[in-house]
Amino acid sequence: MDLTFYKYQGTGNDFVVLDNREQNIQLSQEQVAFLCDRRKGIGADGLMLLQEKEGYDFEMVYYNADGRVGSMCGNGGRCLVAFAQFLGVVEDQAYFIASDGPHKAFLKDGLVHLQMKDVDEVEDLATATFMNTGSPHYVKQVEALQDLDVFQEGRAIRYSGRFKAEGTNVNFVEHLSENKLFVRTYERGVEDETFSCGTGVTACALAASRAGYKSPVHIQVLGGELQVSFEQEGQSFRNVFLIGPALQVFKGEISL
Ligand SMILES: N[C@@H](CCC[C@H](N)C(=O)O)C(=O)O
Repeated sequence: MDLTFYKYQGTGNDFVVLDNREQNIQLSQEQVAFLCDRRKGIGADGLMLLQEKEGYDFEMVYYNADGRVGSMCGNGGRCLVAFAQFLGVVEDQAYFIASDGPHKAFLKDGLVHLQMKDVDEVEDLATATFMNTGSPHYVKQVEALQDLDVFQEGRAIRYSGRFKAEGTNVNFVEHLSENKLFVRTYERGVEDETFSCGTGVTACALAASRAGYKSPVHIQVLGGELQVSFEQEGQSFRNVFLIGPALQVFKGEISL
């Protein structure tokens, strides 16, 4: 089978994107892993299908680079909104369904603003915070983040007792001045550090708000800059938006 694909990236979190509005694409776990393989395939942190869904502009189906169905991907969601605009499925606003429920989004000044799910539960662990922003995120505050071995340290936490079975994404965050964070993330399903993780920086921004950070929080990641805006109601976070660029890199064909 010959497959037409698009490659997108959002602050360096990169994705193979497929138009499945005709429902003619069905991929096995091995095929997704092959397409995401950086040496033998196209290379990406994840793969997404854009599909039709009644009541929504489109449906987002997300796979991690290991070929397994992933939970919500914030950067992926932003890229899929840009892809939907490229296809003419939406103009500058979108309403779509993903694995964690419905999402609103809009495009403005070259940035995609993606509404994330409300967060009602933030768990304090001994030396970290844990929450689900569409995907599970462990957030640990550190210093000298540039020098940290994110792969080794992140992997150790991801495979530790409580998280071993289901896995978790692991974020290391350094609090910088002026409402700014520096975040590096070990991603479950990629099983490596990625250049950016949208649900991860969202978790870091919400965790930082408890230390006095105000909306919008600015976040530096290895692949660029993101913002997270939110409203806090007691222990809950509403109207959470992940804001940043989402770009088409190239289009191609590959045989499966
Ligand atoms: N890169 C993503 C997160 C993708 C989901 C994750 N790896 C998982 O299934 O745990 C993002 O931008 O949010």
